[in-house]
Formats: sequence, structure tokens, C-alpha cells
Amino acid sequence: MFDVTRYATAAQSVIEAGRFLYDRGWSPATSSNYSARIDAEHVAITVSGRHKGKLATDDVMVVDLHGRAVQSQCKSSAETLLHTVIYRLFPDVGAVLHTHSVKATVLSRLVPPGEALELEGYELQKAFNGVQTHEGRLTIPVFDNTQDIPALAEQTRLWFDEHRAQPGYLIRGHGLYTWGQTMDDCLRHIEAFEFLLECELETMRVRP
Ligand SMILES: CSC[C@@H](O)[C@@H](O)C(=O)COP(=O)(O)O
Ligand SMILES: [Zn+2]
Repeated sequence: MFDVTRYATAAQSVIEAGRFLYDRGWSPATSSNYSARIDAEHVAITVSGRHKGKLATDDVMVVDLHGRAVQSQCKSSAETLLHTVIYRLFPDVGAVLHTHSVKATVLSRLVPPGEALELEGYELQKAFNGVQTHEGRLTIPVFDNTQDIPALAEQTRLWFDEHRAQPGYLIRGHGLYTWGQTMDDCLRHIEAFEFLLECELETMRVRP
């Protein structure tokens, strides 16, 4: 069982994240899904198919860390397992966000199959938790899109178990996943990714 007050706080953070991300144009047309940890066994996550800029309390539900609905008849996000796999891998993660921005979608299609997006030399890399300098390198894997979410969840589990310091990933032609210890950390990571992806796209434009 989960604590109702903690659930309400987590759900509110999800609702507010939705307003922010939709307003920025990063979650159009009901796309995206968001979650916040309630405790060691439960997360609050968006109900599938809801408009992410107009989330209300009944658009957020509880699942356990295997993606099973808890005290709800609703269907959780189609991509629930991509969230729960991250909470299971990283006990200190408090929020996971998935967005569908134009920049993440376009850039993910430009990275050659089998390659990752390498980010280095950007001061803004320091927006990610644990990064102290622009001199390091962030490796952002790009997974092929699929409707087989259990298979994709397993691919991400294997990759991030080996690369635990990396802050997120792209799905080709689909979008971005990132996480953080708090919802504020996670939102900062989304903003940092959007800035860095725009820099990469602009660099390709001026130096094809
Ligand atoms: C509206 S198309 C996007 C969906 O297919 C999916 O990728 C998505 O992000 C939202 O799915 P959802 O089930 O609402 O969490
Ligand atoms: Zn999606």
C-alpha cells in the first residue's frame, strides 16, 4: 500500500510538469508520459492517451515497479515499463519524463544506426546531476523505435546497467527519456537536452 499524501504530492508534480512541457511544445497531441516516485514500490504515472497539457488528478494513477496498476481500473501509459525499469535500476531516481519534441525526433533520425549521440565541450552539460565540467563526454544511445515495449525496456535496462552515469536516451523518430532525483532535476535535464539537441542540429546546419 502507498501513502495517500505522498501520492498526492507526486501526482501534483506530474500535472505541473505536463503544463510546462506542453506549453514548451515538447508534448504535442497527447504524446509523452511522466511519472514521479511515491515510495520504494510505487510510482504515480500518467494514464494512457490523456492530453498532457490539461492533466487533472484522474489523469494520474499508481503502478508498482513492475508496471501493474494499483487501486485503479485505468490503463497506465503504454510506455509504463520504460519508466519502471529506470526506477528499479536506480533507487535514487524520483522522476522520469518522456517527451516528443521536434528536435529530439529529428536528431534521433539523423544519428546513424548503431551509433550514439556524443555530446562534449558544452558548458550546459553541467546541468546534468553529477557532471562538474564541460570537458567530459555524454553518450546518449539511440534505440530503434518499436511497439514492443517490454523488449525495449529490456534493451534500456541492459544498456543503462552498464552506463549508469548517462542521463537519458533517444528513441529513433519518437522522442526522449530522462530522469532525475527530483521532478525539478528531471525538468532541468529535459531543458538541458533540448538546448544541446538544438546546438547539435544547428552545428549540422552550418557544418554539414
Ligand atoms: C500520441 S502518439 C504517442 C504515443 O504512441 C506514445 O509514444 C506516447 O508518448 C504516449 O503514450 P501514452 O500511452 O499516452 O503514455
Ligand atoms: Zn512516446
